[in-house]
Amino acid sequence: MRDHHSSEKEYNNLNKIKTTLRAFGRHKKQKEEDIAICECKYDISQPESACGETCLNVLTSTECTPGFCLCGYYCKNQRFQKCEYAKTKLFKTENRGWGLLADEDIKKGQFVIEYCGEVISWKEAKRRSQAYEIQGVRDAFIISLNASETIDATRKGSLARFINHSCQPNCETRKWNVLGEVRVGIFARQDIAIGTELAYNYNFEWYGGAKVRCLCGAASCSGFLGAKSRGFQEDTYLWEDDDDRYSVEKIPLYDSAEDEPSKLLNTMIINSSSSEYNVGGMTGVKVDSENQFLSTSFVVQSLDSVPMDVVNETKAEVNEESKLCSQDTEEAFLHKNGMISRIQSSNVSQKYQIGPKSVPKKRSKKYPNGRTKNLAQKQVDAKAVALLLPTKEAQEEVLKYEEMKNDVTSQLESLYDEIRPAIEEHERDNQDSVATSVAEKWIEASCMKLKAEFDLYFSIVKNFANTPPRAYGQAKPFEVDNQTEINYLTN
Ligand SMILES: C[S@@+](CC[C@H](N)C(=O)[O-])C[C@H]1O[C@@H](n2cnc3c(N)ncnc32)[C@H](O)[C@@H]1O
Repeated sequence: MRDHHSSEKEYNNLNKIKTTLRAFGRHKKQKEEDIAICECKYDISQPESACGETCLNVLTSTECTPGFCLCGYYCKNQRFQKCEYAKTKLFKTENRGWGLLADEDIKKGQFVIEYCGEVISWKEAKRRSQAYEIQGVRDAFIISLNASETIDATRKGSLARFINHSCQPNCETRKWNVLGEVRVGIFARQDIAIGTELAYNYNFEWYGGAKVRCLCGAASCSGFLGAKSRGFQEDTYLWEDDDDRYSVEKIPLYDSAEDEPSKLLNTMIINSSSSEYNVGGMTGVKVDSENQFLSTSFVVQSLDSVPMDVVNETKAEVNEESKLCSQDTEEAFLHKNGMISRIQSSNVSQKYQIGPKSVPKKRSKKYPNGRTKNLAQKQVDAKAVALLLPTKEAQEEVLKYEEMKNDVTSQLESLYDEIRPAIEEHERDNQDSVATSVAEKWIEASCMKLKAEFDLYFSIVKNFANTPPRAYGQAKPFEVDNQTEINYLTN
């Protein structure tokens, strides 16, 4: 098991702070016109009148600004500013290092503690988490603040950084607007009795670096810490030692709440030795039990866990499908999952198979005859198709549209990388919605991609429709006898 002395030392060296620091750039000075003023008035005979549950600011998760709230001293809506934390105590867990427990009974909804640390950009978070890895700091304490910023509590933080993860937590993070800035607090999801360990779900929050096996023990345990977080998806390095939490077995990589690990385990996988279908040098393609060709996300699964008859059967099915699969599908797999090659290159993962994960259920449609129609898009290999066309012009036209389609597809992918923080922010916090400008950009790029696909398929269909059946495949590429050439390119 892991040695926790480093944590102890870290705690003693920890620069304990009582607020969130902006590491780069100053705290914003709130403009007077931006200050939200509630309508509460303190009535001495009714203590609840001072900014309680019905306070307009409380309802919008905004703290009152001192000097502007009519309740003055009695205002109860300045919990972050006044550090009104619940009593908590640091303790050593059996197998998860330090933890924090309730040192008094805590009520459902109660503010427990602020997650304090240095506010840094995502880019800086990535840089730091790599630096921490090099320095051997395993438990980076970086969580998401918003689309562009994170909070790093590794060197400077509050006790909140010692709260462990649970897939069935008694606390949760909530964002509050405090004097014009977003701050993160840990709040009780339920009544918590004194002596109970506090835990929240790291899923969308954590930018911890290494993949850590979860030991929360919940029935619904997702297997790894922060499995749905940005950090988990961007970084795939694995600690290699004898600590259970850092070993690599059946690491599910998924990016949506729909794709629960339990569903992934129902999928099948082909043998890595298949030479007929090799995605960009990666071995194996996963198909689901309905023989559908799959989307572009991946799971890593131990071959040991797959019965051999399933492996062989699936392999045959994939061979058929592979004929329809074009190189751009492979590229898409690689592009979206560059991380996979990093896992694969690590010697600990040599025995794992890598393939796209199952299509979410909503992509399949059941027909009255009980058959399932695969709504996942199949990729046409335009280059192979072009070779079947008898004229150079027809071939060139198809290839031109193919190129245009590839261009807009990669534009859409880069746009996705750009706006992903905003999308994740939306997923993470139901109160937010993705900005209209982000949605518009996305819709425009998606429409361009659909149009490019339509143009390509239209060009293929048109050229085939205009080709007499016996001419298919007769001509070699770009070797058409001009004398006998039929003009297939009618518009
Ligand atoms: C934010 S820290 C929490 C405090 C930590 N336990 C410590 O001793 O410093 C996150 C780290 O705690 C450990 N941890 C937290 N929750 C865990 C869980 N459910 N299962 C296994 N390890 C956990 C992991 O090592 C993780 O990197």
